[in-house]
Amino acid sequence: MTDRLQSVDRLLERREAISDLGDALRLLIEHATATEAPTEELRRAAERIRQAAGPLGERIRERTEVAAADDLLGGVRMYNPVIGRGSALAPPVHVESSNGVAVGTCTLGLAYEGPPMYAHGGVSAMLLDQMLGHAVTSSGKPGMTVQLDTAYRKPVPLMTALRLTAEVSQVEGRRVTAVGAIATAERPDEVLVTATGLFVALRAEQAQRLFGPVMRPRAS
Ligand SMILES: CCCCCCCC(=O)SCCNC(=O)CCNC(=O)[C@H](O)C(C)(C)COP(=O)(O)OP(=O)(O)OC[C@H]1O[C@@H](n2cnc3c(N)ncnc32)[C@H](O)[C@@H]1OP(=O)(O)O
Repeated sequence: MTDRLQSVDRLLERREAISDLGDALRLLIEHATATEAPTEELRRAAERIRQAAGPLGERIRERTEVAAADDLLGGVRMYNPVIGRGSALAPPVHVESSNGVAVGTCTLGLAYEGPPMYAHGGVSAMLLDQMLGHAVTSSGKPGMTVQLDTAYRKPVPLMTALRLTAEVSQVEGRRVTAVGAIATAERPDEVLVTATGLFVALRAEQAQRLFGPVMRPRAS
C-alpha cells in the first residue's frame, strides 16, 4: 500500500473514531438531560466523566489550528456544532446541497429544549444559519452571515424527525441572500420557522485578516 493510501486510511479511521466519540457524547448529554436517576448516581457519573475527559485533554489543539481530521476546502468540519459528527453539541444535522439549494434532516433531543417539549429558539436560528450557509456555499459564492432574520410561526417539536430547507434567493455582487425553513418530516409543507440570511463573500484581505493562521499549511 502506498504512503498516500495509508494516510487516507488513517484519516478515515480517525474520522470514524471521532464520530463514534461524538455519538457517545450525544448519548451522554441526552441521558444527563433526561435522567431522573438518584442524586448519588449523578455524583458518581460526574466523577467517571471527569476521569474519561482527562486523557483527551493531554493533547489539544490551539484556537488557531484546524482539527487534524478536518478538510476546510473539502467542507469536512468534524466539530461543527450543527453538522459535526464529532460535536457533542450537534444533533447532528445531515445536509445535502447543490446549486444553491440545501436539504437537511435531524431530530432534536431534550438537550435542545426551550419551552417544555419544544426547541429553544436560538437552536432553530443556529440550524437555519447553517442550512442557509450550505445553500450559499453550494451556489459557488461562499460567505459569512452578516444578518439573520428568523420568524417563529409554530414551535419546533423535540424528538420528532425534522426537515430543514434552504435556497439562495438573490445574488448582488458580494452579497448573497438565502431563505430557509424548518418543518417536520411528516408535514413538510407546514412551516414552523423561517429565516432569511444575508451572506457576504470576503475580500482577500478580509479572509487573510480573519483566517490567516488557519489558512497556512500545517507544519508536519
Ligand atoms: C457550509 C458552511 C456553512 C456555515 C454556516 C455558518 C455561517 C456563519 O455563521 S458565519 C459566522 C457569523 N458571521 C460573522 O461572524 C461575520 C461577522 N462580520 C464580519 O466579520 C464583517 O461584517 C465581514 C468581514 C463579513 C464583512 O465586512 P464589512 O466591513 O461589514 O463589509 P464590507 O466588506 O465592507 O462590505 C460587504 C457588503 O455587505 C454589506 N453588509 C455588511 N453587513 C451588513 C448587514 N448586517 N446588513 C446589510 N448589509 C451588510 C455592506 O454594506 C457591503 O455592501 P456593498 O458591497 O453593497 O457596499
